[in-house]
Amino acid sequence: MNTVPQAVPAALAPRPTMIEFRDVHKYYGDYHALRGINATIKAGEFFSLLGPSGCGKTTLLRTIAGFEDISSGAVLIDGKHMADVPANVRPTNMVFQSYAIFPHLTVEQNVGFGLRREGGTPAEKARRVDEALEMVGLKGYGKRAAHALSGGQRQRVALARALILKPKVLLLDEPLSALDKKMREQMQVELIRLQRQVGITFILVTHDQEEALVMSDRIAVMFEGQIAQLADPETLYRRPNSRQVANFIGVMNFLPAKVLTEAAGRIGIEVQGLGQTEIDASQAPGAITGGETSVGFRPETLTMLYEGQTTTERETPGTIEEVVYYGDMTYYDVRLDGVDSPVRISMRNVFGRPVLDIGTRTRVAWSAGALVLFR
Ligand SMILES: Nc1ncnc2c1ncn2[C@@H]1O[C@H](COP(=O)(O)OP(=O)(O)OP(=O)(O)O)[C@@H](O)[C@H]1O
Repeated sequence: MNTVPQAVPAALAPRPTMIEFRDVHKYYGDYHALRGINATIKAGEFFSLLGPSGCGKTTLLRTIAGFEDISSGAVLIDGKHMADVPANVRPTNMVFQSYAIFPHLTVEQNVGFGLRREGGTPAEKARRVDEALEMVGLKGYGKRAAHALSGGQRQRVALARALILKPKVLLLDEPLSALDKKMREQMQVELIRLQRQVGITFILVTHDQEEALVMSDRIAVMFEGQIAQLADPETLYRRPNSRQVANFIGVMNFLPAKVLTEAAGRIGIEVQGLGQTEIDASQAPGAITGGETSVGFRPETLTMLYEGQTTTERETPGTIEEVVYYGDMTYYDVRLDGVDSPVRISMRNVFGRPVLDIGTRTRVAWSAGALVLFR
């Protein structure tokens, strides 16, 4: 039987590898800054390096650009070893946190700066500058003095200047951290759109978990020179593989737990306050480390029940200890009966919701499917 071959949608087609880290180590004197990094970043991917200050994410980014030598291991770009390739001939370009643009030049002089050593007629170069400015939403700003721009506009100029050289990989070192919250959120959306439009690999360094979740196809979470988990945003949020990752990304409640049985992909557990329940093996994504076990669950997976309200989920009684109002949402810290510390519950503030005060007795609905087992 003949079958007509189906075209694979572009989004599902396997993407070639753009960057490969092979057991990368970096020492600054005695200090072991990168401790065996293994990862691949695919062509056209929006990839983020996320972690607390000092975890090594900037160092790792700089090894791609060639601004930092590695002590052992290998960095490959597009299949080529980079050991002997100097920074200025690598197919990468970097955008920094402080917009490194020349204030005494115009916008178009800034954007065209990188083209000064390239061939092409002045008209051709002017066309490329216009194209780059349009890409970042600065069409018509070419003649402005760079010093007369807002922070967000300056960062766009820096982006245009990097993109005009058509790098295979754009490296972004906390590019939005100097902007205020509103401008940062706007630029996040613009950067995603820009990345889709130009289709090149973007690698972003950030310590802001929300920024990484919003923007990335995949995220490498780093602690102390190592990648703790590398996954897409939803997996990182729903199935963090350690308490450390869970704590770094959003709010996670933890309760002490014991593993009772394990068979056929199901794990029977006993959780303090919640009692006995059963979870799927996929809800225990981390390695077995032994010792004390705990489960985690996000604040939005719990619901407080009103008087007389019934649920098909499991329910546990408790007392409200704290109420924190956030406008669209309220956090309630509830001490479940038989539990040592309160858990945080987030509830959407729907019109007409009665206010629940500190000290109120309540019932909390939860489901086993929302639990993550750390062990
Ligand atoms: N040139 C250097 N000499 C010595 N130590 C360095 C050097 N550069 C970085 N380090 C150290 O290496 C570690 C990792 O630094 P890195 O800048 O990569 O961290 P980071 O995760 O990017 O942090 P941040 O968000 O604060 O920039 C830090 O402890 C830092 O002090």
